[in-house]
Amino acid sequence: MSWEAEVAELRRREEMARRMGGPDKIKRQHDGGKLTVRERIDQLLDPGTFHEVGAIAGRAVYDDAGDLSDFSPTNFVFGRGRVDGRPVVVGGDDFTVRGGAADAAIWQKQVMAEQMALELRIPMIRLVDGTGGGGSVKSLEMDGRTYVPLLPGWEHAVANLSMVPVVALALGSVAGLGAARAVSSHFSVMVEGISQMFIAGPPVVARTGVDMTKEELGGSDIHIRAGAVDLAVATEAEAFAAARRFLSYLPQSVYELPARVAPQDDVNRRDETLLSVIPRDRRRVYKTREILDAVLDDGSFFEMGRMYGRSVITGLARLDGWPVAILASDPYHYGGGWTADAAHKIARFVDLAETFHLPVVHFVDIPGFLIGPEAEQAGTIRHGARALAAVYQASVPWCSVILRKAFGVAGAGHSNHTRLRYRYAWPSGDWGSLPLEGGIEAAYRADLEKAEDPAALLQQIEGRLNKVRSPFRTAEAFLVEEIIDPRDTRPLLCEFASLAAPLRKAGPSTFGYRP
Ligand SMILES: CC(=O)SCCNC(=O)CCNC(=O)[C@H](O)C(C)(C)COP(=O)(O)OP(=O)(O)OC[C@H]1O[C@@H](n2cnc3c(N)ncnc32)[C@H](O)[C@@H]1OP(=O)(O)O
Repeated sequence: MSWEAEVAELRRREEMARRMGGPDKIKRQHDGGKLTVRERIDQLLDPGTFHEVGAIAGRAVYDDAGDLSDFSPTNFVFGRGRVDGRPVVVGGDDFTVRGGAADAAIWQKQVMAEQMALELRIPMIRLVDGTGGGGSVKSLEMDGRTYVPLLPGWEHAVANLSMVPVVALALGSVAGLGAARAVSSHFSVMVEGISQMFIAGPPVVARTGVDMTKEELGGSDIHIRAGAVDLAVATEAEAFAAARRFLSYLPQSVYELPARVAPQDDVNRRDETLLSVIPRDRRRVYKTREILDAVLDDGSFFEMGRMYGRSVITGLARLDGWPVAILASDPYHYGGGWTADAAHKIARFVDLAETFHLPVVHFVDIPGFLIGPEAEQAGTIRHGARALAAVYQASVPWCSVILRKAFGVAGAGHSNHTRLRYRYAWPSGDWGSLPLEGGIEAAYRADLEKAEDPAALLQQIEGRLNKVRSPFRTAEAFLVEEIIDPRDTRPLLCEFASLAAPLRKAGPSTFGYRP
């Protein structure tokens, strides 16, 4: 006697599970421009690598003879697979089964997916598409009771943030717990016009007197500007590509180091445009991303969070093949000043670099924190202090390139000066506690008030001080270590990346990622 009958029953049940919510619900999914959870997993992973766990878990109906007559699979599909040959855990909501609602979920599957990533020390990829934990509404009728909310397995989801890379792709309507799962990640993506995210959806919000569509309430444009998610893309395929690309810069877990790829670009490439990219007129702006393209390995810059805290640019890149974290000022927004949003973005990004042992290269043009009533009302200094803490606690190798301004307390966040200052300044460098513009009025206030012609005196003081603000004066006193020809930036940064590589230490960081 063999076990052939049981194996056949297993295959029958697996087949029933693969039907998901049935043809109508699958059609609704496709008509809405969305893939099913199983199609998503197939497209995300290397072909043929998905090993599903708990495939036949669900709600079964038995006939009087005790035989299975109907089966509705649980609406969470998970297992192991490979991305670019490296193992990952992937877990996705099945919207075709009661909209991914909790009443059709077996929560232990989500818990185990997170636990599997944590214990196997491999990245976690969440494909979120569901109504969240709000399924208690239907369970009232189905089970005759509701529950006191708890977040099963949340401890694993949070622990993963300081242990393995976590990517969340919000691929449909994502509410409540689903939204929390989407943003409790290192990198999150939404699909424009197809995915929406909210704490509670339109029917719930309508009870507060606000009548909005899903897109108006929680479209991707809202969340990339609010900093809740990092990227919006046009298609699900682009979301999968973004997840794969993000993971390519990172180690499998904090116990490994980010891997070098075969260098594709000349280390000694000197870009002539760098000599004139910073305008001599300090009030004029320039395009930081062009500088990044000129000095980083060709095509290697992967920006994250572009639409949020826009005075700061954050992203991953490579230098001579080594993965690095890039922090850079963008003078197009608040002159590169640190707003509350920018400070929050910096803190989260530096924590990411610290957690996964990515050396940081900081391209600095910081006039200071944003000043004025708007900044005070936003609690800028509170968020700014958190950003400074992240910079000063980071133990990863750090190199700063001062492109232009470094002023005030925020300017002091250009690097951690308690460690070896690995720092270069371009000849356009300009620094101090307060910029002369406005600073003179504050420091020479009494003199200006007494003067017969305050405007003339102001001009005179300004002329006097402008003569001594040259970066060479600072270099004379060794208060800035090296002023460089901007065209030498790439060779010097590639040298930094290779000197930094052996200094990276695998293992959990004391000051790792904080959600
Ligand atoms: C603890 C927490 O997580 S609180 C979470 C709070 N959750 C919410 O606010 C979500 C409320 N629901 C919604 O806003 C909407 O249903 C959306 C935006 C999620 C989806 O809207 P639509 O795309 O128009 O889909 P629709 O409204 O038809 O719902 C899809 C399915 O989800 C189910 N569903 C939606 N919300 C819930 C809920 N709270 N409880 C149980 N099932 C739900 C629907 O019954 C439907 O099931 P079906 O496929 O079997 O017909």
